[in-house]
Amino acid sequence: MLRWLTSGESHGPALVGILDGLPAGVQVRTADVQEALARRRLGYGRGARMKFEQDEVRLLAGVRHGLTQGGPLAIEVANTEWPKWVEVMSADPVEDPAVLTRARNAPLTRPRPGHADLVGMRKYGFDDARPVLERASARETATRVALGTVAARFLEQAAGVRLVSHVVGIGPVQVPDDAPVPTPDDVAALDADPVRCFHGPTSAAMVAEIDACHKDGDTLGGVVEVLVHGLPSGVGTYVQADGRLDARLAAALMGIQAIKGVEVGDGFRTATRRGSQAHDEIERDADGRIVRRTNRAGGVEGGMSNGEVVRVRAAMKPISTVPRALDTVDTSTGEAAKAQHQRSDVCAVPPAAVVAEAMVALVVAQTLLEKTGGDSVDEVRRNLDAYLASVPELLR
Ligand SMILES: Cc1cc2nc3c(=O)[nH]c(=O)nc-3n(C[C@H](O)[C@H](O)[C@H](O)COP(=O)(O)O)c2cc1C
Ligand SMILES: C=C(O[C@@H]1CC(C(=O)O)=C[C@@H](OP(=O)(O)O)[C@H]1O)C(=O)O
Repeated sequence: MLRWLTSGESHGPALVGILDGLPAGVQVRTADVQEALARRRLGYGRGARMKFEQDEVRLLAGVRHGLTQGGPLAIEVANTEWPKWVEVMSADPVEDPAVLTRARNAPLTRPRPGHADLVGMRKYGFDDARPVLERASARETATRVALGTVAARFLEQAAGVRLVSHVVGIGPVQVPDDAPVPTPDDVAALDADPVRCFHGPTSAAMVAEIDACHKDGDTLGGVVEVLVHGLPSGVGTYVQADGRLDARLAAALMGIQAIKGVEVGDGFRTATRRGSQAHDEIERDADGRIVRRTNRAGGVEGGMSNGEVVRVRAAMKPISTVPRALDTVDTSTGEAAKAQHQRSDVCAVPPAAVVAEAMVALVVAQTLLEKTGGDSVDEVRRNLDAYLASVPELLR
């Protein structure tokens, strides 16, 4: 089974991701991971850290001479800023008391609404929100993107599956329903757009909205979409809830910091339609292949891929560290206070699209491998070809 774990704090020396269960023979290089992490650092509205963070990548284990070896992969993403945090984040006790009184080390006792701060302090017994925010921070998503890059390489090499992600909403500004939809060939154009939006006029309006929000000392959320091209029919299952492709995609997307809603295909809009307008009618195309007239389902029926483009959306809440600080209580005095403020993003929807794409790649790779099995890329491909060849002519 393909599984993954991450470790690391936002201001620790490094983050580490582990990906276990990946077949041997996936071609991957350090530069592939660096490129994906550079894409995650993009986006109008990001804070100061993204201007200098280098995301220094090391493939620590599981890859040799550019090929995965079948063992667990370990990827390190080092935090460029570590030298400034050596004492605050020291693993060993800090013995010089002078160090502990410096500003950076002062306990954080004004928990920020919308963050894990308050509940994390209660739950883990801290009188300081520092350890909570260090791990709850979305800095951790750098590791997920690193792991997702390897999963995406596997999908492309073993099955010709390719992904793309883009931004379809920032605050109230939405891409119109009839706007062109990007394909995996449009990644360069998306990278070049300040907000990873494929529709020029909407992109300009999004940038203006971020500027207005920044000026007001406020923050924004939005909606991202991930598309998966080339996924064969029959990945996932209806036989148990936890094997459903849609359930896994939803869980993986909801597991991203600040994601508060997930939609598969037309999702919530489907609930407003009559059945005759909600489903994707089946017909034969000119080549005699079974196709759908529409793709409202987003490529998943009965918890399985149906051969159409898989399409999922995730809604991100506005950044919780609001510059015009929100009301809170100082937990060291019990008095009303304004929430802690530190440097922060105004809008992180563009990087959230890249993170969502990585999570979708991991889930699709995991679910595909359950269908095909295989210890090497070649074996996965052979098994997939054999399955596809076994589908009766009248069902193709
Ligand atoms: C890519 C990305 C970047 C983020 N950057 C920030 C940030 O700079 N400041 C902030 O307050 N929250 C940021 N967040 C969101 C917080 O980490 C998140 O709101 C917080 O963990 C609580 O959300 P939750 O209740 O969903 O866990 C970011 C989220 C993502 C996905
Ligand atoms: C570091 C990243 O995002 C961080 C996510 C984040 C949060 O609270 O989630 C808060 C900020 O951290 P810092 O206080 O160190 O500037 C962001 O910069 C990143 O995406 O790599």
